[in-house]
Amino acid sequence: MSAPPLYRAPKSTIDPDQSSRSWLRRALPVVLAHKGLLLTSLALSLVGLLVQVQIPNVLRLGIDDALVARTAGLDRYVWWLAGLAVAQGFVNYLARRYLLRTAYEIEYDLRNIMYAHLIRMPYGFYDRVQTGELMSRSSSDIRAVQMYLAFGPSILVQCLIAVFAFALMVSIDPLLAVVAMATMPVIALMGVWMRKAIFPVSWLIQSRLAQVATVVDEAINGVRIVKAFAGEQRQVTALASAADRVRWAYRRDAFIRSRWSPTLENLPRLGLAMVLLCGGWMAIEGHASVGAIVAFNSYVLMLQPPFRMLGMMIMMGQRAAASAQRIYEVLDTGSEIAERADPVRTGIRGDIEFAGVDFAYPDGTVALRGLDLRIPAGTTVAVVGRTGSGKSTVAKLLARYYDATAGAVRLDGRDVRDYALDTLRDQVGIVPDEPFLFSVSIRDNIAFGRPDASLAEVMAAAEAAGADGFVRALPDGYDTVIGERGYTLSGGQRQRVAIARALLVNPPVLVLDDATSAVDVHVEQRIHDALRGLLHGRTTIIVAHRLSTIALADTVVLIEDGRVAAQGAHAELVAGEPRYTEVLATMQSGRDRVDSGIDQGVAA
Ligand SMILES: Nc1ncnc2c1ncn2[C@@H]1O[C@H](COP(=O)(O)OP(=O)(O)OP(=O)(O)O)[C@@H](O)[C@H]1O
Repeated sequence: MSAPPLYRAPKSTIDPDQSSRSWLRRALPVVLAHKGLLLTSLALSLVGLLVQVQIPNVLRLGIDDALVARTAGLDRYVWWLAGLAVAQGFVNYLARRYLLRTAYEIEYDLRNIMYAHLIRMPYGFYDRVQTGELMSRSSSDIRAVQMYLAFGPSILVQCLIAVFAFALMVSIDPLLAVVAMATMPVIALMGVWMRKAIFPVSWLIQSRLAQVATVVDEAINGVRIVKAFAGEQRQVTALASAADRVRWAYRRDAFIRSRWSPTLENLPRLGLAMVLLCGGWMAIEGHASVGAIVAFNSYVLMLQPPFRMLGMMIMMGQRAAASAQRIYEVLDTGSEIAERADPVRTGIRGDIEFAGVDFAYPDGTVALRGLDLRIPAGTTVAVVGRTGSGKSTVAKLLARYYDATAGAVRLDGRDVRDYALDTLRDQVGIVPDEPFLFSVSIRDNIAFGRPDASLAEVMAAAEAAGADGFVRALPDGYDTVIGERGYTLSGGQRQRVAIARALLVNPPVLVLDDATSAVDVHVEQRIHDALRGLLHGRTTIIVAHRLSTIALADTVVLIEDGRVAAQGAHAELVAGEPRYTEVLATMQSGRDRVDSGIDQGVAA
C-alpha cells in the first residue's frame, strides 16, 4: 500500500465571520503567515532601489567632474557605475527569488484553505453548485488573488523609487525636480479612474471562465452519453458559445486596458520633455549643469518601469478583488451539517429509529413525510417501494448526508446529530448503486476507508463481496490500477469492489442501496451467501429491487410516498398487503426484462 503523502496544513485561515470586511483585510492573515519571506523580499527590493537611484547621481558627477570640469579621472566613475550595476543585479535576483517563494507559499495556503472547506461541505451544497464553477474558483481565481497579494507589495516598493528619485532630484535642483514630477498627480487620478472601469469586466471574465469550465467538465465526464446520443456537435456548439462570451469580456477588458495603460505608462515621458525644456533653458542661463540634466533624464526614465507595473497592478488588483469575492462566496457558505460542541464519539450497537421524520431536499422536493420506522440492532431489513418513494433518502438521513426537516433520526436512542460526524460515518456504511471508484489500484480502492488494512484483510473483504475471482484474473491482480471512475470495470464489478470497500470497514450498520443491481443473479446469490454470514449481528438495511435480495431480510418495510406503508415478514405482507404485492409485481416485471425471470425461483 502506498504511503500517504505528507500534509502541511495552511499556515492561516480566512475567517468566515468577517464577511463585512474588505477582501484585502480578510486575506491579510494569509499574507502575514509568510511575512518573513515577504519582508525579506521587500527589504531586498528596497536595497536594490537605493543602489539604483545612486546611478544617475554618479553619472552626473562623472560628467560634471571628469568631462566638463576635468577635476577628476573618468575611470573612477566608470568603476563605480559598473559596481553599482552588478550590486543592483544581484540584489534584484535575491529579491525576486524570495518574492516568488512568497507567491507560491500564499498560493499553496489559499488552495488548501479552499479545498479543506470544499471537501467538508455537505451533500446539499454539491446538489446546488456546478463542479466546473468550483474548479475555476479553486484554480484561476486563486491564482489571480495570489498574484496580487504577493506581487502587489513588491510593485508598491518599486514605486517608492519615485520618492527616492524625487528626494535626490530636490537635493540637486528643487525647481527642476518639481518640473520632472509634475505629471505624478495626473497619474494618480488616472489610476483611480482605471480601477473603477476595470472591476465589473474582471468579474465578468472570471464568472464566464467558470462557465467554460462547467461546459468542459460536463462534456468530459458525460462523454459516454454525449457519444451515445451523437451529441458531439451540440457540445462543441455549447463550448463555442461559452468561449464567445469569454472572448467578449476579454475584448472589453483589452479595450479598457488599451485606453488607459499607454497613457499611464507614458505620462512620465512627458516629464522628459519638460526637463529638457526647463533644464536646457536653465543650463543656457548658467543655473544648471549638463550633468544635472543628464541625471534628471535618467531619473525620469527610471520612473517608467515601476509606473508601467503600477498600471498592471491596478488591473491585477481589480481582477483579484473579483476573484476574492468569488472565493469568499464559497468559504462563507457554512456547512448546514454542523457538529454540536461536544459530539459523542462512542461506538454503537445499531438500534435505528426514525420518529416522525419529514424531509425535503434543498430544492424543495419533499421526500419523506412523517416517516416512523424502528429497526432493532442486529436485524436485516429490506426496504422496498416504487421508484422515487424515498428509500435512498432514508439511508442518506441515517448517515447524516442531510438532516431531517422535522422529527428525529436516532441511533441507539441518541439523535444522529449528537454524534461526531466521523464517528457516525464510521458506524454507518453505505454502498450506493452507482459507486464511485478512484483511479488507483483495486487494493487501494477497497482499503479507502481503512488505508492501514493488510492485503489479507482486503482479499477477505473482496472474497465476501464476490470480487476476489475477477480481481485475481486482472493483469496485476489487486495492484491493477483502474481507469478513471472505474470505467475499465463492468458495472457489476464496480459494485462488488464498492461492497468490499464497505465490508472492510466492518460498520455495525450497513446500508446496501440497490448495491447489487448490476450483478447477475448467480453472482448476487454468492454475495448473499457470504453476506448472510457477515450480516450476523450487524444491522443491515437493504434497499431492494429484486425478490432475491428481499429474501436476505428478516423483515420488509414498504415505503410509499415518503412514509412507511407496511412492515412485516415477506410472507405476511404477500398474504395481507395488496400494495406490497403490487410493488413486487412492478419490480418483477422490470426485472424479468433484465434477468429473464431467473430470480423468481430464489424468492420462492
Ligand atoms: N439530491 C436531490 N435533490 C432533490 N431531490 C432529490 C434528490 N435526491 C432525490 N430526490 C427526490 O426525492 C424523492 C425520493 O428520492 P429517493 O432517491 O429517496 O427515491 P428512491 O425510492 O430511492 O428511488 P429509486 O428506487 O428510484 O432509487 C424523489 O422524488 C427524488 O426525485
